[in-house]
Amino acid sequence: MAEVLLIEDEAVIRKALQRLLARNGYGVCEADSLEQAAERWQLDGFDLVLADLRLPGEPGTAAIERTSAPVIIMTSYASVPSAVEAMRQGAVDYVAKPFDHDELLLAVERALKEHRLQRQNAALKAHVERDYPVHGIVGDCQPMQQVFERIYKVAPTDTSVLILGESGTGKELVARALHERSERHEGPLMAVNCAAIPESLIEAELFGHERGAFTGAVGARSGLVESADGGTLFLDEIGELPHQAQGRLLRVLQEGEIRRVGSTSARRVDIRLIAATHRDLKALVAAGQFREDLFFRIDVMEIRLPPLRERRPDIPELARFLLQKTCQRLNRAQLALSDEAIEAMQRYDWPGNVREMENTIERAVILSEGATITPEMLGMPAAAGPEPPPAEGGPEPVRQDLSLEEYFRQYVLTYQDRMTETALARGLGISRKALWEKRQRHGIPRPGSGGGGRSG
Ligand SMILES: Nc1ncnc2c1ncn2[C@@H]1O[C@H](COP(=O)(O)OP(=O)(O)OP(=O)(O)O)[C@@H](O)[C@H]1O
Repeated sequence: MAEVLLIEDEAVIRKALQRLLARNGYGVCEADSLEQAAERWQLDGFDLVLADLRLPGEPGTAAIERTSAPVIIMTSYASVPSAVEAMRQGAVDYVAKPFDHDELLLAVERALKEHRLQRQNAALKAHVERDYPVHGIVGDCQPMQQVFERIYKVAPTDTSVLILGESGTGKELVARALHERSERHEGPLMAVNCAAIPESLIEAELFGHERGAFTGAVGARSGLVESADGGTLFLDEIGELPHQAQGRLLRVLQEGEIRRVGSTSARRVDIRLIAATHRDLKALVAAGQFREDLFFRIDVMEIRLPPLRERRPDIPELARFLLQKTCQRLNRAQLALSDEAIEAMQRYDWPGNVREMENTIERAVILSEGATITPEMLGMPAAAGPEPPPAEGGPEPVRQDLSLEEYFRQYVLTYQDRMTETALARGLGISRKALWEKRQRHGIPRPGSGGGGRSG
């Protein structure tokens, strides 16, 4: 039963309200002023406070600060503007006198329901944060604990951060976590992959350009660095930044100023830089390919992400997390990973790291027809499994980083001469019927239907 504190100085109205609420299953405590209520009870101990705006002594709105329960303010018609003011101060609702009983009960019900939901959400959020110390980053092993610790410490500062790690280890995820936990979290996060922009365009893309600054530049345009003003600039693969662009970036970091390509004047920008690379920047400096002064500017704080093969104990948890995420994204019922699948994943070296695992799981989810994902569906050998990859001397196992369609094609073409249709289908984690359909769709007929493969 929800407990309501009713604060109303007019005895007739208070009694009528008390009866109405009690009839509808609420427990009610009454007071004629805030002072009296505070003397008698802990204001925090109620599920809801229903207070008149005009009371002897403090107004009803003063209750808002003294309780974590939702507060509904009651007011007469004449003072609707002050009711609006009450909402601004944090009341969850207001009801105008004289009351319509149904309306009042509806307001009470709604306030209680919303408060319950808020509390549930807060509990859920706390649970998620407890499970994964930094939102959305799974990892319990010692090296990942160190990563989380660094994130906590460095995120709230304005220090430049250099994230190091092989491709697919989660560098962008860490950059996002740093931004979200910084004072700049309400500002933009601009993520730029320096390796993905052609060298001839990168300066203009990053720093903007003036009208006619180079062939093809029709109008003036601001760059990505300017768009990050007030927020965070994440430069992925910073080792790929051409020399001239390195100079411009240094100026932004040193002087807080940006000069567009083709412009003589500078504009002020306020950015925090997070950079990432899978390359050895010190070696690039030694080889004269990366400016030493820029290196020292960005290498203030390092966060090193270990490759997945060095955090094998985290693989089961990570695989389940990615499977759940993928099923949700693809609108599929939740699937499970068999014990053998988990073991196979723990044995594998994951050269493409977490991204490769994510792709492998996504492919298995799309191909799967049952509720459990087996090692074969992941394209991995079970410990003692008879299925591919085949015996020594046979063809190379099919690569894991292919698109779904290409993986199917390669798998079938690689193994169809040495495997029955049943074994092929099992290896792909699909039924024989689905294999036949896919063969039709992808234009890879069974060798038996025109060639000499085995049937099964
Ligand atoms: N510890 C982790 N927990 C959960 N998901 C992860 C984790 N690490 C990486 N991922 C996921 O793996 C994918 C690849 O991560 P991300 O893009 O951050 O890697 P990256 O190191 O920036 O890769 P690249 O260097 O190739 O750009 C993303 O979808 C990311 O959400």
